Amino acid sequence: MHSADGPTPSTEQQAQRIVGAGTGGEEEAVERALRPTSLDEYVGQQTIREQLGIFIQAARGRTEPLDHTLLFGPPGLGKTTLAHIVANEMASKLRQTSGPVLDRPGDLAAILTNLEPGDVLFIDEIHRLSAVVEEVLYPAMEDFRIDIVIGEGPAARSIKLDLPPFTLVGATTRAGLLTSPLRDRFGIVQRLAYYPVHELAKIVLRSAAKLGVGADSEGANEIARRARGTPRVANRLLRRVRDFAEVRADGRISAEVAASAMELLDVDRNGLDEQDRRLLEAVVHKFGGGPVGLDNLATAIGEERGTLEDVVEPYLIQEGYLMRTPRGRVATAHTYTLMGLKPAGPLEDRQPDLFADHLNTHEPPP
Ligand SMILES: Nc1ncnc2c1ncn2[C@@H]1O[C@H](COP(=O)(O)OP(=O)(O)OP(=O)(O)O)[C@@H](O)[C@H]1O
Ligand SMILES: [Mg+2]
Repeated sequence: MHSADGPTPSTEQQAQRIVGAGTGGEEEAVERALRPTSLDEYVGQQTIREQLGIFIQAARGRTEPLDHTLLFGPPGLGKTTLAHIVANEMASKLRQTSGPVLDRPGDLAAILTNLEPGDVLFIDEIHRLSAVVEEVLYPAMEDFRIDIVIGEGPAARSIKLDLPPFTLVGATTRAGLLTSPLRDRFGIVQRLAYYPVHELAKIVLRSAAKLGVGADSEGANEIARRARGTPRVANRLLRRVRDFAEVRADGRISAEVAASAMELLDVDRNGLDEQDRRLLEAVVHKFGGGPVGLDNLATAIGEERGTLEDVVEPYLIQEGYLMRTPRGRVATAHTYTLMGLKPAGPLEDRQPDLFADHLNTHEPPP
């Protein structure tokens, strides 16, 4: 399960898109400043907030660490933010690392043996842990103990070390890529969903206040509608609209100012950008509406398949512009309407794409 199917899009790649959900380096500092630090401040994700709130309160009542928690969902929805909040609410220290950084079992062992009782260890991109590193994690999660092998060949010996009780918080955009032994060791599993517009508007207003820029609710709404259900995108659009408001208007973000700014940024009314439109146009015009396999589609528009699958498609699927079927990707009636075209014939009448990748639809059905 560790063989990644195609390269994962680099964060830079994602950040080049104004509505891309990834971050660029410099953006991270701004994000930290805008990050809510308590469950109360965290907007939306009602069920998650409620459940985590109860679990945290109960664990604190028993003076035990919180159960290991897995957070999954598309980029920019607030997984890292939640990990920090868990640590805050537990009054614990957060130690942060990520799957690709942990090269060797010893790297993880060093982090684990340095934990203090009650610490929260946050492993981002946990689906990218290598198999050998992952194995160190099993007994650590289950029994707060690690078995490590020291030395090589005949001189090698295995030692067992006890660890302080801690909470592992894992985050992943690809729950489907997690091995089941790993997934099963999480007592709490939370899936983050895209945010509805009214919640994004709340996030925009909150961020605007933090950035010290005036915005009215219609202005916030204009931004929220184009934010692809993603707080990170909402915050980024807000910062660009703020620039526009300062230079071209009186500095306040009204509906009008927001709409003109978006036009200039080439983000359309539905939050779709050039990359989204290219993908949909290819499905419709080059492949007769589909079904078309992901690899063919990637080649046709000159993108990595990993980028399409992780970054471009999820929102298009969520919004009903694209379907993943076992026979390939298919454009919906919604897409045809968007393009001002008449829908193609019924799906049953179309030829399957023989190169469609049946086994590559990782995401569990919503
Ligand atoms: N529920 C929320 N309320 C307010 N702001 C939020 C919320 N969720 C996310 N944000 C904002 O969105 C930004 C991105 O969130 P975060 O970094 O937690 O996403 P992520 O899920 O970890 O993304 P990635 O998968 O790329 O690591 C944060 O800076 C935060 O300010
Ligand atoms: Mg993150």
